Amino acid sequence: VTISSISQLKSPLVYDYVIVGGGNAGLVLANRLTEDPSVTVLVLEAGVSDKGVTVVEAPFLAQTSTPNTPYDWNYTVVPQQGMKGRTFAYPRGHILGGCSSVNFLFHQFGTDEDWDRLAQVSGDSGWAWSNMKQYVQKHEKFVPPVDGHNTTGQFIPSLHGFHGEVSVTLPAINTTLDPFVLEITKQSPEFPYNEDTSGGSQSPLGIGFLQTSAGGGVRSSSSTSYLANANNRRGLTVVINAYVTKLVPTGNSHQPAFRSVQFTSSPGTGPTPAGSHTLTATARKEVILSAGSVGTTQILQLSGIGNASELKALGIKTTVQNSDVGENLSDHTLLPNLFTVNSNQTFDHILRSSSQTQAVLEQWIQNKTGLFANNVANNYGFARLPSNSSIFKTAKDPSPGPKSPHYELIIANYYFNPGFSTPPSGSYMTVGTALISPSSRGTIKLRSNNPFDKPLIDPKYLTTEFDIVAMRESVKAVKRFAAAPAFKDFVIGPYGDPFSTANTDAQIEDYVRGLTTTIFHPVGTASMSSKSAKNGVVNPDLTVKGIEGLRIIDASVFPFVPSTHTQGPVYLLLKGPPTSLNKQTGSNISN
Ligand SMILES: Cc1cc2nc3c(=O)[nH]c(=O)nc-3n(C[C@H](O)[C@H](O)[C@H](O)COP(=O)(O)OP(=O)(O)OC[C@H]3O[C@@H](n4cnc5c(N)ncnc54)[C@H](O)[C@@H]3O)c2cc1C
Repeated sequence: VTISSISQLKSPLVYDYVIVGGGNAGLVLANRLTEDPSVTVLVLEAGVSDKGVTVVEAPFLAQTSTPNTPYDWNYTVVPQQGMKGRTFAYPRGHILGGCSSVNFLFHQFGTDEDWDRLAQVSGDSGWAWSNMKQYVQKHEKFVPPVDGHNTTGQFIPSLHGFHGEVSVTLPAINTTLDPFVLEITKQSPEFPYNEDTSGGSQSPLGIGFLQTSAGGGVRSSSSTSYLANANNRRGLTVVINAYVTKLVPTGNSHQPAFRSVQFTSSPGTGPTPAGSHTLTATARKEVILSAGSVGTTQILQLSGIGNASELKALGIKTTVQNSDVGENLSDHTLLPNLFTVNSNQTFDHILRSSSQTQAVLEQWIQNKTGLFANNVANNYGFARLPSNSSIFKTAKDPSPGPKSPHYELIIANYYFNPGFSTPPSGSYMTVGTALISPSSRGTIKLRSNNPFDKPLIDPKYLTTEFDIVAMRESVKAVKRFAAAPAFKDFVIGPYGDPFSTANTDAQIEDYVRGLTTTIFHPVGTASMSSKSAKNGVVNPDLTVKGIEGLRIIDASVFPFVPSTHTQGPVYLLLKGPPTSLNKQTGSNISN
């Protein structure tokens, strides 16, 4: 059952498993573990309920669910040296379902090369695509688009699951843009049509139809699927508004263990101020950290698991020295390249009119169709730099292989610029570009020993030559895309300075550094490495190195950011090989 306050918990707070974070990964795990009715699980989630929240449920409105809302942790990045010293919002879901409740619903799995690299780095063949692909069938429930149109040629059914938990679907609304984009895929060898961009053995390179984690016009998150399907199990207790402040050591100096968790009411939610009344829950078997790349890193460090000298400087006693905690932060970047277009059919006209916006909202409320039942883009795709690019003379290719992309193009039928509202006039097309194979690496560090202080998030975006060159070349590709003959009567030209005047490499780099932000995919701060490796934070079975009773299952364990949007890989992570967890519970977590 899900309860809304820690005051409703009944002592003794002892469970087989305590899961920290009821987010994307945490709720899948809660479901899998409680398949065995004899297993008890407590999930502690700091965020709010996702029930009845329109901006969470209506796919198109995802863009208004963050930043700076109650559903967001409302982090910002520290000034970014590779981005002219700018700082900007760094959204993370503060809600049941975590980021799967507030994300933009793009749903893919990454390439087989991503998973095979993970198998190689971790020394565990269980992470190879040949093993992982079976979990697509168990996770995914591909459903028809809400308009019921014939989807032949818009995806490859054999690559998908139809009986899993999370609904996935195709766009249901025809935009003015779609025919032009499809025409370009026929005309231009640089932008070929790809029938299915979800990854695995099929390379995602090319342009295709976006697959979205929604069904029947409503978002499908780990909460509306995995949790909803397990919520009546007697062994499962999920508490929202429950803020974990640290893990409590339960071992000894020879063998550190962390089977207890200290928590309190989330700020502003309890009868007493957060932190003044703390509770401790204990796991008979394991504590599992699923608090996401930011939360998990912060909790490890608050618990004295991290870089000893940095922890000492903040007055935190080190229990387990590991300098890799909080390092290796890797993320994708987003640059919304905007064009003015010759059309009165872009979504801008709806979005800037309150009566039209009200009408599409009403349509969504009444029958879950129309603009708000759909995602922000219908078509998108991936591309690589040419193999003879001069950058490869000085930089190693950071992608996992030749089938995997360096950058992404996201094509939207309106002014899609997260954080900015529609201009008062004009019609727009956006061809956003995202860096998919970054080589820059950043850090997440504590600001202080106060668990309620936001951590210092420093992704160090665009601090390598490869990253700035790849972004620069992606902008040139977008300009070529928009100049394709198919767009002759449609695209007027690039919108706004400095995009419209950026022509030389130096000008384009300046534009990139001035306007790029995040596409919200942080990973790597608790990286997986082989059992015998000197570096890394978790073993291939996701147990924490040198510690008993503690495992990490969330995006933070990926040593490289997958070549796609990250929710799909996070979902598969749970289906993956925590085989020792499997043995301990008798549950079929890996099946
Ligand atoms: C705005 C946005 C858009 C995105 N768009 C896409 C997209 O379109 N497609 C895609 O594939 N991916 C997208 N992503 C990324 C993707 O959703 C995430 O990579 C993925 O969901 C992360 O899963 P996770 O389980 O690691 O963490 P999360 O889902 O973030 O779960 C962590 C949970 O732990 C909780 N928590 C944290 N700290 C504590 C604490 N101290 N105590 C208790 N609970 C705590 C959090 O509230 C949260 O619920 C997007 C993300 C964002 C923020």
